[in-house]
Amino acid sequence: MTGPSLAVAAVRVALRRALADVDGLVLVACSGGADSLALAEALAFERASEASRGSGPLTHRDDRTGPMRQRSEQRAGLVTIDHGLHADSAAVAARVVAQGRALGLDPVRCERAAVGRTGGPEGAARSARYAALERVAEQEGAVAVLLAHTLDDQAETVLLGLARGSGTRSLAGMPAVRGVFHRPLLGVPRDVVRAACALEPWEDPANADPAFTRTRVRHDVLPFLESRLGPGVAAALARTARAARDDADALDELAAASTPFRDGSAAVDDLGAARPALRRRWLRSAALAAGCPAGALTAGHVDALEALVLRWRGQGPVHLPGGASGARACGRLVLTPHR
Ligand SMILES: Nc1ncnc2c1ncn2[C@@H]1O[C@H](COP(=O)(O)OP(=O)(O)OP(=O)(O)O)[C@@H](O)[C@H]1O
Repeated sequence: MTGPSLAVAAVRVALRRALADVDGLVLVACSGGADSLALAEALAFERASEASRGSGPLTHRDDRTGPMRQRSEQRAGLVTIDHGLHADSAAVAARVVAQGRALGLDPVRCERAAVGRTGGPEGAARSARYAALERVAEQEGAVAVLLAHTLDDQAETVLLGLARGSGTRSLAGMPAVRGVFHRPLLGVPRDVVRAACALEPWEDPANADPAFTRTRVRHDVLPFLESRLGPGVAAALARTARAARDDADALDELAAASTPFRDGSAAVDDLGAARPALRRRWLRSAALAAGCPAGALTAGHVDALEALVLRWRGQGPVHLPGGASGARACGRLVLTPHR
């Protein structure tokens, strides 16, 4: 068990490392839960202590490289998204706003997200949340938005990817940085992050609702694995994610450089002779290029396209999400966008 002060130190160190090369306004995305509140507290502390070390263009000692670096403008703010899905969601958001202000963060923004229907309730809320966070970052001129995913969240994501069975990319978990989003706590266990939270967190009832697959992984599957395989399973899964990400990145690059698709079609012979790891990536990319929404394109769709190449028996076209289709004609596989 980690004591509060060790936990606070662990969160601050992880954040400092992640922000070492980030200059400008950083926003923490805060739901009011213990993880993102702990991150908000650490961000407020780090920025305040940087400010007290210098003024104007702040000077900052980079612990990794030693020499003093000049940093232009170090501001820290908070954004909370009100999904409007529960009766108390506005009150929860208002409380987070008050907590952000009390921490001295500025700006503090509450943004409404319009949750659609695509991708199920969890997926729709997530897409709306990320879009709203990007919007606020752009409006505020923020260079980074911090998400408080922990090592355990990463482990859960890997297990969910494993259960979905859709290849290396789905085992790669969440990236530490993608676009404006940064996840500085991916290497810190959830119990450590929670122990670092001094403010009163909001407990999202959804986090305990067994209707959600992630909740069952969190409360049943991971504890069971740890009880049978020993502690350290979550850390091992997070390591697996890093290794899988490196492999998936390398294969994606190779596939992009060698695709036989030109203007939406490729010779069946070229596709059939290729290694499956490349062929399936080519097929997926070609489907995306034909306008399939990435979130809706499954391994099953890629299987069906692959069958047109490897198990040809005169079958009809494969209908893809977004109205695109794939068909075999004159020795070529042709991907046609929605008309
Ligand atoms: N309503 C929201 N407003 C702003 N940021 C959010 C919101 N919901 C989630 N986030 C961000 O996305 C991260 C992951 O969210 P998720 O719901 O998966 O995590 P969680 O385990 O419930 O985290 P937390 O304890 O911080 O709520 C959060 O840590 C937070 O940074």
